[in-house]
Amino acid sequence: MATRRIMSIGVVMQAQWPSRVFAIELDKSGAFLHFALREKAQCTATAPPPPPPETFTHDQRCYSLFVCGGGGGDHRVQSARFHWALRERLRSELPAECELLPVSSYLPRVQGSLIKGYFLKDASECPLRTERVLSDLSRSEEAGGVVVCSYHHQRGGDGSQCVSQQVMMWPLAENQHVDISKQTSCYVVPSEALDYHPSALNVANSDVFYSLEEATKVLEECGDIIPESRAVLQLLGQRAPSRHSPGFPVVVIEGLDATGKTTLTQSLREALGASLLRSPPQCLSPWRPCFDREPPLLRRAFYAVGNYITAQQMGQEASRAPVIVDRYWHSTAAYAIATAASGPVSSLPPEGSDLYRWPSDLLQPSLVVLLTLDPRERQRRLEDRGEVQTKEEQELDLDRLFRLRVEEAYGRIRGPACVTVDAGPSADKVLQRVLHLIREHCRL
Ligand SMILES: Nc1ncnc2c1ncn2[C@@H]1O[C@H](COP(=O)(O)OP(=O)(O)O)[C@@H](O)[C@H]1O
Ligand SMILES: Nc1ccn([C@@H]2O[C@H](COP(=O)(O)OP(=O)(O)O)[C@@H](O)[C@H]2O)c(=O)n1
Repeated sequence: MATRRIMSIGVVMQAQWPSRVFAIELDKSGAFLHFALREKAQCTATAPPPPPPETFTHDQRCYSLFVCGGGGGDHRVQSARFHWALRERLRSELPAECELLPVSSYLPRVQGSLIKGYFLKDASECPLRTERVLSDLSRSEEAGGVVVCSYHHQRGGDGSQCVSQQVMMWPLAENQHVDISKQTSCYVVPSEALDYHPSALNVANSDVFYSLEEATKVLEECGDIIPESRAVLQLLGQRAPSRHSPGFPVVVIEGLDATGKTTLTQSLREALGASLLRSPPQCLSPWRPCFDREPPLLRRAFYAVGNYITAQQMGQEASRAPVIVDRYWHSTAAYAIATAASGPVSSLPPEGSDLYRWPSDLLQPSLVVLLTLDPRERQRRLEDRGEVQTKEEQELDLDRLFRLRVEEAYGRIRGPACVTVDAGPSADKVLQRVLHLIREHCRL
């Protein structure tokens, strides 16, 4: 029964193939190849086969792999972990000449329709080795199995070229009668791109959670696989999340690593006689490394729940004194959205998107300050802390794009929005500027 339910996601994907768009992420700087499938049966004998998208034009053998349970549903935790682990498994088992690229399949403008997979270009001498790895994978029953398709070049008598997709392996559950024969071979045709990264279609409740209920659901679902998640839920306890407007102001300090959050929050605590909190809260520290190793679905749910625990602490502390908080929901949402996308800032969900909204059940602070810093100064501060590894130029560039996406996402979050402060001046000047903002925005 459970297997059938998982399978239905894969079957839905197949049934929708002609309407789905496939987006191969060619590199991390945001270059995509979009294609769609056209059923061969629908192409008349007179029409020439469609010209193939560029990436298929060379001699390499190409394959796509999709985990069957790759949508939402009851088994999303297993399929997210299987998909996550698959990358390492493929990297270690496939010949070194195989290039592995992320591929997404989605229905344009349909929220939650995205299914993630891998696209494989095999330039090795021995195709059989690759096919053996794929065949072993398709027998794996974890998360409902893996659908594997291969892509073939054809040259017509008139010199025209086309590419067709063929289903190599489609794991079917017992008692399922799905006729895949009609759709085993389709033409690959270029397709229009989305205006933003396709990950935006699945951000809600996979990368960003907009209520405590949605975040705890994920941790409840992984209780058997990751016992640590039970401990996290216990800490959350039975208390309802704090939503009341607290007596004293609650001020959140946000910013990229090494922008000076720790320095500023400690000075603010002293200057205001405030309580200092952080998200994730100290009590979650023992489990943070465990969730940092997990796929985004679980990792983000952990940080989301952390915010609600911090909110409970805020509610209590703010009845006694002002509260300063090192990171909160802005960090959770901005990093999650910026990591789900790749490439330039334009690949983020558009400004004004519902994805930037504040969860309605999460305590809102009185003020959120975003520390920004010139990238070279930030680099210098990281170096002073001994944290900069020697990075290749390309990695530095990707790092720059990521930083830009995080900062832009920070700025797009609404309810409350953040007030930007340049953290370049001396620590004391930054402190004075923020104290001034607090007096301006909050009752003290
Ligand atoms: N305004 C400032 N000017 C110069 N150096 C600073 C300033 N604020 C913080 N630093 C230094 O920069 C480094 C990073 O600061 P830190 O407060 O640890 O950042 P974060 O908590 O945001 O990672 C530390 O070595 C700190 O002493
Ligand atoms: N409230 C928070 C805080 C951190 N995070 C995550 O934690 C990471 C930042 O952690 P970090 O180790 O750089 O932060 P610090 O603890 O050094 O301030 C980001 O990747 C965020 O995804 C979060 O999601 N929500």
